[in-house]
Amino acid sequence: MDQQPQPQRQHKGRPVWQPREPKADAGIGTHQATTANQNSSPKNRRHGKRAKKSVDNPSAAIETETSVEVEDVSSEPARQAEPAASNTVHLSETRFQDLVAQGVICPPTGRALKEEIGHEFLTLVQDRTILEILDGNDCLAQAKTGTGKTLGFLIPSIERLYRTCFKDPSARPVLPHANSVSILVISPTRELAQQITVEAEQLVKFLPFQVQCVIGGTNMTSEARRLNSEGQRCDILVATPGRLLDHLENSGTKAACANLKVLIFDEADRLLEEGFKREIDKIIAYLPPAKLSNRQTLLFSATIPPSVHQIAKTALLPNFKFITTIAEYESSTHEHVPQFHMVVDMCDLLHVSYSLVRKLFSVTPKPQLHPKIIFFFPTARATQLFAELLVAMLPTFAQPRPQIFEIHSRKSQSARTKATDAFRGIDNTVCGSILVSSDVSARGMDFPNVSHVIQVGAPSSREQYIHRLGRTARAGSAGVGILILAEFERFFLTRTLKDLNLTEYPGLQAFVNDQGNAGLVMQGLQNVSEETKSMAYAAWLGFYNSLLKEIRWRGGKDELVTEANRYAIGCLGCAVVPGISKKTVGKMGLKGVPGLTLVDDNARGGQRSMGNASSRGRGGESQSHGGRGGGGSGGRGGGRGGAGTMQNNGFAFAAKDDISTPATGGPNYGGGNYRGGESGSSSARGSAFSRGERGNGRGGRGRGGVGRGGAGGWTGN
Ligand SMILES: Nc1ncnc2c1ncn2[C@@H]1O[C@H](COP(=O)(O)OP(=O)(O)OP(=O)(O)O)[C@@H](O)[C@H]1O
Repeated sequence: MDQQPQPQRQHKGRPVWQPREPKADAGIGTHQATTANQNSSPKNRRHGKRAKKSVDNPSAAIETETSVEVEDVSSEPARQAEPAASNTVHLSETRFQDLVAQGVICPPTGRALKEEIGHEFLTLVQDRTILEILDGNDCLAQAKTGTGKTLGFLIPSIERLYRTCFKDPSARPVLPHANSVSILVISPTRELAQQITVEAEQLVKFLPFQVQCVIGGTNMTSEARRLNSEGQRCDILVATPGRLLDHLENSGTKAACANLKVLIFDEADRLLEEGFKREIDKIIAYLPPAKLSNRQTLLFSATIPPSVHQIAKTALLPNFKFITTIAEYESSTHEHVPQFHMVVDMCDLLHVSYSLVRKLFSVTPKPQLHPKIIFFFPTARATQLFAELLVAMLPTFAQPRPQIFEIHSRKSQSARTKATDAFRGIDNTVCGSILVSSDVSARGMDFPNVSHVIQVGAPSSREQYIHRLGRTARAGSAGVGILILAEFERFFLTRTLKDLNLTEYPGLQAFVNDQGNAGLVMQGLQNVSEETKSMAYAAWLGFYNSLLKEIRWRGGKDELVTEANRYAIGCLGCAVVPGISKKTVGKMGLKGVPGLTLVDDNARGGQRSMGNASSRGRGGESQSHGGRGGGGSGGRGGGRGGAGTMQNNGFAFAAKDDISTPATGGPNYGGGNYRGGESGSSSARGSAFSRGERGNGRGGRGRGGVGRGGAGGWTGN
């Protein structure tokens, strides 16, 4: 077993990044372009549909004069907060075409790399993994975000398949049966699965192999038909865990995987965490045993905490290779990415966030690249609220106004896919853009030219902070990270991220003191529905309830509720503290805590009592108003779909973390494992793995019990 990280190779031929000279005239909104990751690259041409023309809800705009110039709140010091220069430090000196010439990569893949993908040099991680995987070894591979791990596992896996099919170059290839899956890639999120699928399709463009993708939130029956169709091959299957399990159990995919050659876990640490583990264990049980079948297993991630090293020992064959391009003394973040923090009173969070964005957009971009920003929020409802607020405040932005996109688990899959494609396709030379997202976009998503990642509220873990930050500065490009915390979340900075050396954002106090913007935000909040606010309030309670230990409030749950109420009134501008259902309160363990406004459980999902009726009976499919509730099947137990009544036991508890999360059942606050609520299968078979949120309303029989996903409609990610 070779688990010793080998030292990072010195690359001689490539230009090496040098610290940036300070630029006197660049503003904080400037984003330095990189040739490695421009919209015009072959890859991005394929990925990118054109940008969405209009915002989600333009009619919600507040009445205020247009193009208000933002005050220069941060002035000179803020200039330090610009993106640093791009670099090529992640590249090796090996060219893809050298590997083709040496016979390491087959000519059709070489052609795809040249004509479809367009990269010249391998990245360091690719340089290491391709040969190791071709040798047939199981691998645990770690490299920083945005350094090309996807090709690092796809190229050698496809090459291995090629070699088995094209043993004799003069004879016809011997292909597996059309429905046989040779390479299985598991991804924790739907969007990432779709993205990997596109990259795999590009790679096999000149090979007789085909790629299929199965993810939650789409039609299970048509997927099953596609998987079993004689007319469509399935050499490479990319899947999210929940949907994959459904297919293994119900669509004949188990037989299709009988000759599986390579099993890949992308974002392996996430997939092997408690929240997914049961599902992953079941999936593995359906696959042929690695030892007997010669199946190779590959684990990839930018973050591999010690617990995953332990699990890797059981998941991989004993002689597995641990490959890392991160030296022991290095952090997992990119050194060329400035990271800042802003710690403010909770009531200032929204206006500081808004002021920051306006500041970033007020600077004339040089070169002509407008900001492309991703905002991360801890819960789906907080994400929704901020997106609605930004849309309402669009008239306060100068022309060309940014386009706003919103992605989280409470959106339908088609809306999510549309927003993902549109944000990916935004051309920074034309206008700016802001994606407001929950953790569904935290890992793996490759949006070109993201200039700033702004995280509001404590991320669920150090790893999650790193992955979110990794949405900027990809493939050597430039970027900036900003973490905005409420005072009580300071622990995240001082304890969890202690070694990462974030510095205070220049001119922070000016942002805090900007009463003009604070007033504008309060005005904007009047255009955000009470229902959205009340769901954000409940989600806030749920989220911080799960962080009680870390926050160490002296007043415990009493203080939690006091702060939640301050959030509702002082931050969200609610006139009164929103109501919350007794059942929800019970499940959060907050029964009897003073300060809560209890409402009847039958009042349509507690605090969602003002929700519209459209979500009823749809198995929790409603998109934004009324929550997805109405009795989504409720995680495990509860069947799926359901009749749309609140009697359903499947109360959507945790679900912070969009993701295709296994339904581990039971309320989950306080346990730290605060995820779930996504995928859900659309079949009505009532499997123990159905998650509630996206049941299709067919009312499959469930097993009772309390799960997550489904009815709650107020948390989720
Ligand atoms: N050899 C290469 N040369 C230049 N760019 C590359 C190369 N390989 C990959 N890229 C580009 O780098 C970007 C990031 O790649 P990828 O998404 O695979 O990164 P990752 O390491 O998997 O990131 P994450 O940890 O966030 O999942 C993509 O735009 C990809 O096209």
